[in-house]
Amino acid sequence: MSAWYPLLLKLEGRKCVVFGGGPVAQRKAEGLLQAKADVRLVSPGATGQLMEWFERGLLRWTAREAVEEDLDGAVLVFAATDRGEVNRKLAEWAARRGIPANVADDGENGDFIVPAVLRQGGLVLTASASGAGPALAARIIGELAERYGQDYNENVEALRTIRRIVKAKIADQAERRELLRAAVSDEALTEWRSASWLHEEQDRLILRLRQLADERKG
Ligand SMILES: C[C@@]1(CC(=O)O)C2=NC(=C\c3[nH]c(c(CCC(=O)O)c3CC(=O)O)Cc3[nH]c(c(CC(=O)O)c3CCC(=O)O)/C=C3\N/C(=C\2)[C@@H](CCC(=O)O)[C@]3(C)CC(=O)O)/[C@H]1CCC(=O)O
Ligand SMILES: NC(=O)c1ccc[n+]([C@@H]2O[C@H](COP(=O)([O-])OP(=O)(O)OC[C@H]3O[C@@H](n4cnc5c(N)ncnc54)[C@H](O)[C@@H]3O)[C@@H](O)[C@H]2O)c1
Repeated sequence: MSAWYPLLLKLEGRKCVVFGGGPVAQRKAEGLLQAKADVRLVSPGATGQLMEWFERGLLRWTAREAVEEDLDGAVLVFAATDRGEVNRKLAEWAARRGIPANVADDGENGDFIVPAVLRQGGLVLTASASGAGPALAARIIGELAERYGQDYNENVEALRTIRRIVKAKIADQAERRELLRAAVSDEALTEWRSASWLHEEQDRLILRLRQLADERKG
């Protein structure tokens, strides 16, 4: 089993090519669209959903079988056809060009795998069983979706503001860390949701964070 390294990629506007037009390719394309990538689909056939995204101009679709030139300028390649030999060939072409490839029917033979994902605004939770159990990864994300609901959209935005203020106002690293940790307790998160004063009253915020930090030590 490979020792996979998790990371979040910035793909906005960058060319990502998905080969295949079935449900697996659709899932990969959907994740890429959420990341605002420049999505290119290459496949003779496509699901109704992929066709709809194409018709709405959300992705480009080349309706034929894969050729090597399809990889020109790509930063990521997804080999999601139902033909093992085609997926293998795509991975070879990608390797030759130094482009990381994902191989849908043989994860271990690709450069990266795609985890199950829950997006709640800026909160991005992912789960992976390193290819051993995609269904387990999906189940865990389903459980996390119940725990981390819509509220967390607002939390993440409030935290962005709080972090900016704390970074600007508190020079001492250790104190910063203490305040920013205090800012993410359940009690604090609940409080920020109704704290419309956050932006304007920076001193009040720092004071409140100190209180919360002291309570934690308490
Ligand atoms: C997480 C998710 C993300 C996504 O695809 O976006 C994802 N698979 C999902 C679902 C899923 N896939 C499969 C089932 C049926 C049950 C089962 O077989 O277990 C289900 C469950 C279902 O459909 O509910 C079958 C399957 N999957 C792979 C193979 C081939 C192989 O084993 O190599 C086969 C057998 C095909 C065959 O039968 O031949 C391979 C991969 N699938 C991965 C990701 C990567 C590893 C992820 C990890 O473990 O971290 C990896 C290695 C490559 C990749 O695709 O990146 C998405 C859930 C999204 C969600 O719903 O939230
Ligand atoms: N990674 C995963 O999450 C996962 C999950 C289930 C299955 N799989 C594997 O992924 C494969 C794809 O699954 P699916 O359900 O989307 O399959 P599918 O049969 O629904 O779709 C395959 C697509 O590949 C296209 N295609 C065929 N030859 C092509 C070529 N030469 N160039 C470009 N496109 C080509 C077809 O037009 C079709 O749209 C399956 O065969 C299975 O092995 C992977």
